[in-house]
Amino acid sequence: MLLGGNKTTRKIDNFAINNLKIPSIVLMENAAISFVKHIDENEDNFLIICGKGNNGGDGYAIARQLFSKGKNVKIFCISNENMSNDCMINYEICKNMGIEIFYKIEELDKLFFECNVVIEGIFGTGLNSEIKGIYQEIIQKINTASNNKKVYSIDIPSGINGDTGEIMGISVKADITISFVTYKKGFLNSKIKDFLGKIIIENIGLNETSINHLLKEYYLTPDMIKSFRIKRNEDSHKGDFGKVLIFAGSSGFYGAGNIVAKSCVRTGAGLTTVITDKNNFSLNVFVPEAMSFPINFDNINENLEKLENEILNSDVIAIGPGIGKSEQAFLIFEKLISIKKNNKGNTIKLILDADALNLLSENRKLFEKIRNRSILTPHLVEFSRLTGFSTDEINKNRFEITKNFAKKYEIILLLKGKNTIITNGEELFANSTGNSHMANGGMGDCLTGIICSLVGQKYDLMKSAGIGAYLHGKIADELVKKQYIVNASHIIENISECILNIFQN
Ligand SMILES: NC(=O)C1=CN([C@@H]2O[C@H](COP(=O)(O)OP(=O)(O)OC[C@H]3O[C@@H](n4cnc5c(N)ncnc54)[C@H](OP(=O)(O)O)[C@@H]3O)[C@@H](O)[C@H]2O)[C@@H](O)CC1
Ligand SMILES: Nc1ncnc2c1ncn2[C@@H]1O[C@H](COP(=O)(O)OP(=O)(O)O)[C@@H](O)[C@H]1O
Ligand SMILES: [K+]
Repeated sequence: MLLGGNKTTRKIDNFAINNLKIPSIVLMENAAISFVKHIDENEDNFLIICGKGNNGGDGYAIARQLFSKGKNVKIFCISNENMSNDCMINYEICKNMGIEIFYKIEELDKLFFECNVVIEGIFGTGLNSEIKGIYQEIIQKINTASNNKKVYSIDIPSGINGDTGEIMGISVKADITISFVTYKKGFLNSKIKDFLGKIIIENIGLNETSINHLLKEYYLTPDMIKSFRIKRNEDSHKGDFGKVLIFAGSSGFYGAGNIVAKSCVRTGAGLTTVITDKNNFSLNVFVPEAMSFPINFDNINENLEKLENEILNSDVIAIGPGIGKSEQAFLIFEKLISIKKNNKGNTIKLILDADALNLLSENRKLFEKIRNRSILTPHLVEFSRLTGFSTDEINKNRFEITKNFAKKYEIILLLKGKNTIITNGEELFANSTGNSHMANGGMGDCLTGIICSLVGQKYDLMKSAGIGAYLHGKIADELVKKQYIVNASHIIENISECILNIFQN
């Protein structure tokens, strides 16, 4: 599903009008028809509150549609001065059709009392400043009425900034928001969840393929993930699904390595090898399918030559969870990223997480070695270390900062958290799955294991990160229906079933 904001809405609008030659009034009509599909047939008494822009125009068109179905419809017109063209056209039609239109704010309380459903089209993507005066008063009244009326917002709850989700002074609290064409970036702002209600994205007669060259940002949906699937050939063998090398875990943190390895194995990688301390015997017990490459941490140099063969033999290397920031960890990390091509002549892909990111932050010249082949998976604090931006600055400007960083270093960036963002600097995915019940240690390690496994199975880096984040969160979303806390071990045991559900349903 396309992800957009205020500017992108105008861009799509202009393209549809000027290139596809769809008259704007037709787009408005399509919007109204798709909106009305979601209204409960049993509802009878509607109050539609309209502003003077195209969001108000949608409101008048929706009023006509409901009126033509025989519904009892009243309109509150906030202003009929300086209306947009299409708003004016629909306003005039409503008047000509004899729909009752009210203008005085003193009449509003009675109108609320008489209706069962409020539909508001005050502001959409055109809101451009703080809401004051009569607009503020009307929104306050809608929110008071909403205690016992169903409130539908057209496109965006009036008062929410479509780009940032900021509340511009005051906002309507909707029960249902029916938005057009794109999932608005502002909806990802977790602070406004209660204002959005249920979100539905509707079509206005534009096929996604005819407009998707205009924007490269997506809100991940099950259909998208399914479309990424690479089918397994009947005659394929384990060599076709990737040789994955993992450097994760160290004394006191062996669990991290075990979780990465088990997630990788369960996601379907062909062969998984873990570089681990020669004294760590837990791997074989926890993940018998994985192999180990034992390291003598007391004398790193004795391992580095043999390690070179292991690197040359691998398709993808995941580095970071639980390795610490010791000199030994650094030497192995440096060695692992020093060879770009494997024995087959293919580029060795890298997934860098946790301590690998911290080591990178402190040794920035290493960025040269990871260009064009890496996914970095920081959480907010790790990303703050990598960029020098504060966590507040990142939160306020996630899209721009992640894209600029990915472009600058030519890597795929996956910024973890609510609505994880994945970007290569041009294309961007915002994840739609995941919840706070999965916020506990080991979760990120599990994600690293899933992603490196997908890269091994020849999914490209963006898609591996996208499928991985979606799958990881989706499993947690399913599990919280029957349990309160979701740990990495719970995710691991459900990976395979969830992949089947996503790819085959
Ligand atoms: N392709 C699509 O997706 C389609 C989009 N469509 C619909 O169009 C909507 C966008 O319409 P839009 O551009 O006319 O802007 P809209 O939200 O009505 O607001 C602008 C009006 O509000 C005013 N105003 C702004 N801020 C204000 C404030 N703080 N306080 C007071 N006034 C303020 C502003 O006045 P101005 O500042 O210009 O004087 C202007 O009059 C979109 O959300 C969707 O519903 C559909 O028709 C189908 C096709
Ligand atoms: N509130 C939340 N909503 C959605 N996903 C979340 C939430 N909290 C945590 N997660 C997910 O859980 C994982 C936590 O990763 P991370 O912080 O690296 O954990 P750890 O380092 O302990 O393994 C990330 O994939 C993140 O997106
Ligand atoms: K609105």
